[in-house]
Amino acid sequence: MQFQQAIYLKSQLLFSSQMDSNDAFNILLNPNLSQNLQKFTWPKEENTSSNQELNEPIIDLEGFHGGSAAETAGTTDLIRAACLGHGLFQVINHGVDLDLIKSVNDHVNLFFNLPKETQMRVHRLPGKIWGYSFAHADRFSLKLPWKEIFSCIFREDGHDSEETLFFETAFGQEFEKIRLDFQNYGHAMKKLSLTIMEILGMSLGVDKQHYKDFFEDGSSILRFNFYPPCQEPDQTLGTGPHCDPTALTILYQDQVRGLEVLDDGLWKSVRPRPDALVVSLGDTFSALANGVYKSCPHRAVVNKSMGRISMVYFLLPAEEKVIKPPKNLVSSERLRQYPDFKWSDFHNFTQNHYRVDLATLQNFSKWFISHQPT
Ligand SMILES: C=C1C[C@]23C[C@H]1CC[C@H]2[C@]1(C)CCC[C@@](C)(C(=O)O)[C@H]1[C@@H]3C(=O)O
Ligand SMILES: O=C(O)CCC(=O)C(=O)O
Ligand SMILES: [Fe+2]
Repeated sequence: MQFQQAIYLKSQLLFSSQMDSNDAFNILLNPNLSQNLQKFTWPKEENTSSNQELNEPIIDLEGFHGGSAAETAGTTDLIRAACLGHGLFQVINHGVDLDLIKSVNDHVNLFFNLPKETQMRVHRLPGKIWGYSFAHADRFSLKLPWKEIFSCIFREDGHDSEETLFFETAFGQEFEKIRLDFQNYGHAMKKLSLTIMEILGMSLGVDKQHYKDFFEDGSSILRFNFYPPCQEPDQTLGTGPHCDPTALTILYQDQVRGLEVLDDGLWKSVRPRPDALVVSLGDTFSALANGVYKSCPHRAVVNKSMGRISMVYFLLPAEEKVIKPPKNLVSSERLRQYPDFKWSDFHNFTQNHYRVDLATLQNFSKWFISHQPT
């Protein structure tokens, strides 16, 4: 079956099945569209688009690896300019095998078209990062995102038993090839993220190794988003406005537009490029850069006719690492902007006390400082 056709059939299913329980996953299956949409409705000021395209730099990493000092300086200057602004750029010749990306994208298409019972074998459990979930309907009651999500986490800091077990038992023999491709993709992304950490360090005038070393034992989240077509795309959002709480995000979007960035007060679309990966800064990196670079404010819109897939890699620090900027980014002119904290403090805040939005790091900092023992 053609992918678009499968998506179309699935979206029909979302609106036609009977709802017979309060199961969070049935919310999207509710045939009563107006009642259904109330839960998915976002305020106008949060979902208006500008119809403009973002003018982000496209960075050729071949120049960085093999290039001269002048070429390297050109790359870091372009990245610095983007990171002082909206915090997003695209990379080409990034070293991640394009066939592997395609293969993972195919698996993801297949996964989101599996029968519900199969998907539910890997259902995300409360409080966990990994697994399959639907519109976050088990966590929030309003402003639900119009999406299905499947996430996996890879740890390299020794806290791995539960996740590894999930990954191995959930996929079993049946999906062995998928498991291996996801794993290889996660490794390739981690490698790329460490290269980007080197460039970010250089662009901030910090030792080239500084951030790379910091994240060497860091963990990775692979998150696959599927946005079904929506009958009322202007009322809802696929992913609401937010800055990623994590450090660095590397996103592959299929050829359907949807990712938008807040730039000069306008939501601008990021043009999909088949050969490129989209890189954006998250709150944890902003804290590590003492706020010199801000995290990228973004969201995803949906549309009436096309399903959309995005494959998102998030880099995060190892659980016990203290997040603080290097000395040369702190001075009497630029005092510390955020307290020392650990990823687990920040992550728990987003999951237990708060909903990720455009001011999460500021709100977390205030909350964290006021909850420290005196
Ligand atoms: C640690 C995480 C929390 C979220 C998933 C990862 C990294 C980004 C976060 C998220 C994607 C930002 C947008 C809102 C969110 C609720 C979502 O739409 O999925 C966020 C994730 C989450 O809290 O589960
Ligand atoms: O789907 C997209 O383009 C954006 C997804 C996103 O922002 C996220 O998963 O954090
Ligand atoms: Fe995001």
